[in-house]
Amino acid sequence: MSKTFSPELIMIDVDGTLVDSVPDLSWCLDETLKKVGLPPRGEAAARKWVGNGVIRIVERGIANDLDAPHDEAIFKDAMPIFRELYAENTSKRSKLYPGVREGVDYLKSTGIKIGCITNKDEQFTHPILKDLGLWNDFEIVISGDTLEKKKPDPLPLLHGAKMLGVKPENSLMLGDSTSDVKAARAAGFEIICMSYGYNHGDDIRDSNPDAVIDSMTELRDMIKPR
Ligand SMILES: O=C(O)COP(=O)(O)O
Ligand SMILES: [Mg+2]
Repeated sequence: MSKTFSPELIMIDVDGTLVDSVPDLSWCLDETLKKVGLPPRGEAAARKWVGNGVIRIVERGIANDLDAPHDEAIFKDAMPIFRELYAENTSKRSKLYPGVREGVDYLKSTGIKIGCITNKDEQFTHPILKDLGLWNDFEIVISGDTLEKKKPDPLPLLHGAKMLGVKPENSLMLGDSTSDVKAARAAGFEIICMSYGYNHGDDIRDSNPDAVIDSMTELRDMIKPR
């Protein structure tokens, strides 16, 4: 028997959890890099660079590395180009992962409150959720620039719980990356991760979430209303 959870609130991550957003992010990053005289890095590289917001993915693309320093002058030119391209391409190539619609519908049927939490900026989060048919499913949407801090800081999770009147210890996060695990632990939330997400190329099991699942359809057996 797998472990079961009975939270009153579930905060759900976007990139790598609900949405495979890399095809659009990677296309925009490569087009941006070409415009500033750098080579495209390809989708496999971009897949490792998602998860810390749009600024970091552009910086990483310029540096062609997850952590190495980037050229600041190139970044200043590149960032507005990326923003303009991504505004037009938030959901042209991005798709919900299999099982997401069923998983969200199941959670809604339990009466558990559900919110959305992402490090993606609001200007991109709102259209992606609308375009992929998830906009009306959440009681709250917290983006990377909604508050002064983003994941792995616990602030967005704590804010979500407070706004919805639920204690952090009765709350759970559904995510895909080590930032999600860190934010959840610091906030006092339980954390379940998707095995298929991004997590910078590392296995999310190494971050010791409370559970790892391959599809949101598994939530039916795992999440039980109180
Ligand atoms: O890196 C981003 O822009 C967003 O990533 P997240 O939805 O997984 O937080
Ligand atoms: Mg994610």
